[in-house]
Amino acid sequence: MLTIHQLVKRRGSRTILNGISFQAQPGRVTGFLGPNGAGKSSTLRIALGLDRADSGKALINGKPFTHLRNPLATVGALLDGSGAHRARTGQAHLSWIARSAGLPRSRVDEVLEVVGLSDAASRRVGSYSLGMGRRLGLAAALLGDPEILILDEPVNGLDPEGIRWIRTFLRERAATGRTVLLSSHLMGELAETVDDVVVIHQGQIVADGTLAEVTGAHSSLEDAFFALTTRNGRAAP
Ligand SMILES: Nc1ncnc2c1ncn2[C@@H]1O[C@H](COP(=O)(O)OP(=O)(O)OP(=O)(O)O)[C@@H](O)[C@H]1O
Repeated sequence: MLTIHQLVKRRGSRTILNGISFQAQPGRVTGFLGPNGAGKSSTLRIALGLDRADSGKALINGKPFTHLRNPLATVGALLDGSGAHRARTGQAHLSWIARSAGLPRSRVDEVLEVVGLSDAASRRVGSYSLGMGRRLGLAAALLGDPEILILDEPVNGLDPEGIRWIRTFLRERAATGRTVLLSSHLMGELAETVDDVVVIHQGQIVADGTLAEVTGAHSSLEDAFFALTTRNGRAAP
């Protein structure tokens, strides 16, 4: 379980996270939804120990990320890009991570297979398409077979087949009792994939509930999202 409690983050005089709280539960896919600049990546970076909050807590199974005994087996993350050096092959990139985390070499071939990159494993990352880069990033996140997956905009750069694949993959992950949190600004995709929805806008949580609860009386999650994040039909400043 991922718990965000009263998180506050300031940058200079701006408060970019204004006391936000929510949870991502085991066995469920939680969508973290918000327009550009709402604070999604900032929240995820704090949860993963890559940035510090000014106050509040981000807990993974009750502990801050930096206190986890076995981080790769507890939480896997996909942030911007694949994080791989362009001159390395996909396989070499994953082998390096596996080795430094003390994971068996066999996991590399397993995760390459899971994300559909086995045939491209010995190609240099620089020759990968955007979607292949996302798949490689996901493969790295899966190396430790983590209980919790945190994915920042995972469908960016994926073609329709890739989007369908990741949707099925994340649903299967949740069905085995794992926790999945994914951020997105693509409402249509999110509605097809998630059980729960958290909407962030200008550093504040403006909705939090099941997909049905957040959609409410609106005809779609997209309509609900625009109603929550705009005023008088115009984007809120
Ligand atoms: N390193 C930084 N220095 C200064 N301001 C930052 C920094 N990182 C983020 N911000 C600001 O914090 C706010 C939240 O940004 P964040 O990247 O968390 O939003 P987001 O919801 O992930 O947006 P997007 O969908 O565009 O990725 C934005 O106003 C952004 O400009």
